[in-house]
Amino acid sequence: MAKKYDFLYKLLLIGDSGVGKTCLIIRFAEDNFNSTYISTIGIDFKVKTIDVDGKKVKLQVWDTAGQERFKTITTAYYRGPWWGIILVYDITDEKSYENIQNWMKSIKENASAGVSQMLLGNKCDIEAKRKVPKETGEKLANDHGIRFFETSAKSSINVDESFLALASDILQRSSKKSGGTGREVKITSSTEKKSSKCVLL
Ligand SMILES: Nc1nc2c(ncn2[C@@H]2O[C@H](COP(=O)(O)OP(=O)(O)OP(=O)(O)O)[C@@H](O)[C@H]2O)c(=O)[nH]1
Repeated sequence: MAKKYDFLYKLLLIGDSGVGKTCLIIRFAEDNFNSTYISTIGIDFKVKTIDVDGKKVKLQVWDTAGQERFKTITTAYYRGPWWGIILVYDITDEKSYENIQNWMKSIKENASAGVSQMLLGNKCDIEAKRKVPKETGEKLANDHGIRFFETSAKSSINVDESFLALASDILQRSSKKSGGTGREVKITSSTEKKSSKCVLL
């Protein structure tokens, strides 16, 4: 039987409780949104296979609990075989932005050095309640040399774009590592969707 993908990249989402990590993953993997808030317990993942410049890239996107009481569990996961870590804050919640510094520190202390990172300012559909200017998020990302997007899981703004941009960075990085050209990649379509859940208590 033919292999269904060329590359498998594991991505991890982290950020404060309630910033929209689960919703971003559901929007990306299932193109769906539910406004009912059920806080994540432990960690779970969804997968989606996307086409990146003719290569089938399977993204396994892991969701972590933002609540402080699950910190020991989620921190333990940083040491996993991640290709990318996505930091998320809520543009209407200043505290969630300030905490990004702590999440970054935690990555530095626990994750492997070469992991690609990306910063997302979520809930950009609620402009009236904005507390964190776009430029502030942009500057933080620039200072750390990582990508930045403002997203909305609810209105489907920049969700696919951000995941695809990260996948494209990782593909370029891995092709450079293996002696490839590191060429510009074009993202065209998405295919496979699947989800799984693994709860740790
Ligand atoms: N307006 C708006 N609401 C959103 C958006 N994304 C998520 N929400 C809402 O924010 C709340 C929290 O979303 P979750 O995705 O569960 O947040 P989380 O970061 O996974 O939270 P934890 O599991 O506790 O870490 C829910 O009520 C969502 O409906 C968005 O883009 N816009």
